[in-house]
Amino acid sequence: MMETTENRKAILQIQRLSKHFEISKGFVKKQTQILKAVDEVDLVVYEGETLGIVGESGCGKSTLGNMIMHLTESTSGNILFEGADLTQLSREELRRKRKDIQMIFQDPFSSLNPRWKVFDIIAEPLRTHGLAEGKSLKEQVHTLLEAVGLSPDYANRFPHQFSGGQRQRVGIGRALALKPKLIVCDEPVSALDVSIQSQILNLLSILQKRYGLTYIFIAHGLPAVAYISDRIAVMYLGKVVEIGDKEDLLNHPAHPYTEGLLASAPVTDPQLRTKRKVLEGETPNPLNPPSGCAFHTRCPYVKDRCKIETPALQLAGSGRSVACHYPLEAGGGVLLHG
Ligand SMILES: Nc1ncnc2c1ncn2[C@@H]1O[C@H](COP(=O)(O)OP(=O)(O)OP(=O)(O)O)[C@@H](O)[C@H]1O
Repeated sequence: MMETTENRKAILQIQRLSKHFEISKGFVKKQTQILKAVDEVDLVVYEGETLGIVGESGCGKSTLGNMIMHLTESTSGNILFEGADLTQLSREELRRKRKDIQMIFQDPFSSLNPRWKVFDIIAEPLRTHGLAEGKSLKEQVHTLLEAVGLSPDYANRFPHQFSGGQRQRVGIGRALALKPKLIVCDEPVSALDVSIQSQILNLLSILQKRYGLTYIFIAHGLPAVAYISDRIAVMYLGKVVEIGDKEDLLNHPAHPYTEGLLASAPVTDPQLRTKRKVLEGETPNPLNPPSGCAFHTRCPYVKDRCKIETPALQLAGSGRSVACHYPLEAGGGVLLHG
């Protein structure tokens, strides 16, 4: 694993990663347009941490997660997991590495056979990799059910017999089966009631400590991300616009988009929140993104330069990077530069 300047071990390094979808338009005269779902994203994930990824629907969060999982092929860029570039590995090498990276979905069973019992759902990864059978398989499934707070008796039930929270526990048990190092959690609590959400978030925290897991936690809402993350990356139209340590970023957003997300999310001091400028307008069409800074059409602090020049993600203090020509000062709402 790579040592970083901050002396934390990077488990995953995403370098200039892009996914461009070709969209066909028109019946008579076919035209192809390019949709930049993820556009030259750089990210580092450190061992043992939870990196939250937040942004409105369509900003590219799931596409990023799917590329890390190799469910979606990247257009360009690199994904280094423990130093090995996942985009360059052979099928067999990838299969072996893939064991170490698992995913938890919003609906854990959408891609599975509804006639499978919970036992088969959790056992399947172990069977596929030839890691257990017979008594040992049964024991491992029971241990996994207990780890996620479910009785081993539930192994013989079907997913439809469970509540949303219990189903997600089964999904987590399945993701843990291969003893992964990194889990990509894609909106794992978005479909659940708030009280159930906190139970699942607590479970994820307990499991992280017990098994030394690293999480990438993707959500469109800030509260869950704010609860579980150590660091947060904010995405807008396929790009990371701000990244930083959780407390620092939530209390002192530097990007006007982060400020806008925070203005409508009950995650920080209410007094601080009222001073923040709320998000106005809709996300632009990703097929025709605004020139310069893609956020400029909604930015309350927009200046001429923002309409022309695309800001790069640059270091803006300890552990903080921001892609804005005029980052906000601590507390939000005040421009650092005139
Ligand atoms: N297979 C695909 N073909 C074409 N466009 C796609 C495809 N998958 C995603 N997109 C587009 O890429 C952009 C990013 O989508 P993505 O699902 O990654 O966003 P997201 O932030 O996860 O949103 P949500 O929270 O709604 O899932 C969107 O504009 C989406 O319409």
